[in-house]
Formats: sequence, structure tokens, C-alpha cells
Amino acid sequence: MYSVKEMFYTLQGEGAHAGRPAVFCRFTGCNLWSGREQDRAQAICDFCDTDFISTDGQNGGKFPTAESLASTIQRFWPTPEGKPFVVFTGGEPALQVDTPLIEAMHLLGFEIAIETNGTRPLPEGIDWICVSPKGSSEVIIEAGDELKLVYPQDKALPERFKHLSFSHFYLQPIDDPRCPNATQQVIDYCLRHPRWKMSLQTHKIVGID
Ligand SMILES: C[S@@+](CC[C@H](N)C(=O)[O-])C[C@H]1O[C@@H](n2cnc3c(N)ncnc32)[C@H](O)[C@@H]1O
Ligand SMILES: Nc1nc2[nH]cc(C(=O)O)c2c(=O)[nH]1
Ligand code: SF4
Ligand SMILES: [Mg+2]
Repeated sequence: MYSVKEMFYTLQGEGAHAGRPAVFCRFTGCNLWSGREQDRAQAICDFCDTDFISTDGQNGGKFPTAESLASTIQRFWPTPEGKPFVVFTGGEPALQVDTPLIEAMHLLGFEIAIETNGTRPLPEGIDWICVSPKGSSEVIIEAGDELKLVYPQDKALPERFKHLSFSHFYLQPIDDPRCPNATQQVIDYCLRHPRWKMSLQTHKIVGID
């Protein structure tokens, strides 16, 4: 059984695929925060910008099989032309994405991306792996396509991750009222350490999902 908060068709806002049309499938639940505001201050990840509790979002629900979830995702793709693209996110999608779901999406011709905190194993076959480390948590996914670190984080400094095997290294300004100058801090860090690039949350800038 897969538990999905919401699904929608939009442009990927972040990272190397920013601007690319994609179906977003947001799973419920996370291993680094309960999702409840009263638990935020104690959470390993305390700056999350997302509601991932329960299946009450747009097109959310429970899906008993990989095929039923895959065919629902396919319905959001507008045309048979081109390569359809799905982004699995959450919450923490690594808690639910499994081999049957990867195989079902590939059978429908989809390219598959994941946004993960990197603390849980992933099934084989995901086409684009984005790892976004959180605070003091241990990252076990040490290779992938992009490492996208929310910055600044006291307990997750960029130096800890720069040796890992990723094709792209991004710093994404933290969207948090406690840190109003995060974008300038990212600019300054990238200019001093040019292996890092800036990732902006462009969907928030233009006002789309
Ligand atoms: C909501 S998370 C879900 C996927 C996964 N749990 C993770 O953390 O990567 C999706 C993306 O949003 C980023 N993100 C979450 N809260 C943010 C914030 N306040 N400011 C900037 N990026 C944020 C995460 O780092 C991650 O790259
Ligand atoms: N447009 C858009 N792009 C995104 N990239 C990562 C997102 C996420 O919440 O995982 C996200 C999101 O929520 N919306
Ligand atoms: S790990 Fe991801 S989903 Fe979980 S609380 Fe942090 S940003 Fe949100
Ligand atoms: Mg988001």
C-alpha cells in the first residue's frame, strides 16, 4: 500500500532539472520529522517547508498496488509525445518507493527522479537521484546525480559532503524567517567555493506548485 499526500503536474522548481515539466508524487510521512508543528523544534530536520501528513491533498490517497499508483501518475501527463517525467518526493519517498513501483513507471515509459534526505536505502533503477542532507542525520546514499544542500545548516556544513560521488553540488537557500539573508550567504559561499552552484526554489518565485 502506498500513501500519497498529493499529486500534481508542474515544472520542477529546483536543481539541475529546474524548468522541466514533471508529475510530482508526494508521499506521506518522514523519518526526520513527524510533520507536527509542536515537534518541529526537537526534530532532526526542523525547517521543512512541506505538509506531508495524511492523504488529504490534491489527488492524494491510498494506492493498493504499484500499477494503480503508476497509472494514476500517468493520467497527469498531458500528451503521448516526449519522455514523461515523474518526481517522487514527500515527506521521505525512500520510505515507500520500491522496485515494483520503479518497474511499473518504467513500463509506462517514465523517467524517474527522487528527492530524498539520503538516510534510507533506495531501490535500483531510479534515473535521477537528488540527495538533500539534513542536520546531524547520517547520509547513506553517497552517490547520485545531484547533492542539494539547504544552506545554512549548523549541523550540515558543505565540507562534509563535497567528497561524495555526485555530478552536481547545489546549495539551496533555506526558506525560513529565522534566516532572512540565506540567499546572500549562498551567493557568497558559491563564489568562494566554485564546486558549488546555487539552486533557487523557482516555483516559489513564480508562484506555481
Ligand atoms: C520537502 S523535501 C522532501 C524530500 C526529502 N524528504 C528531502 O528532504 O529531500 C523536498 C526538497 O525541499 C527542500 N526543502 C525543504 N524545506 C526547505 C526550506 N525551508 N528551504 C529550502 N528548501 C527546503 C528539501 O531539502 C528537499 O530538497
Ligand atoms: N515546482 C516544484 N518543484 C519542486 N522541487 C522539489 C519539490 C519538493 O517539494 O520536493 C518541489 C515542489 O514542491 N514544487
Ligand atoms: S527530511 Fe524532507 S520531508 Fe522530512 S522534514 Fe526534512 S525536508 Fe521535510
Ligand atoms: Mg517543495
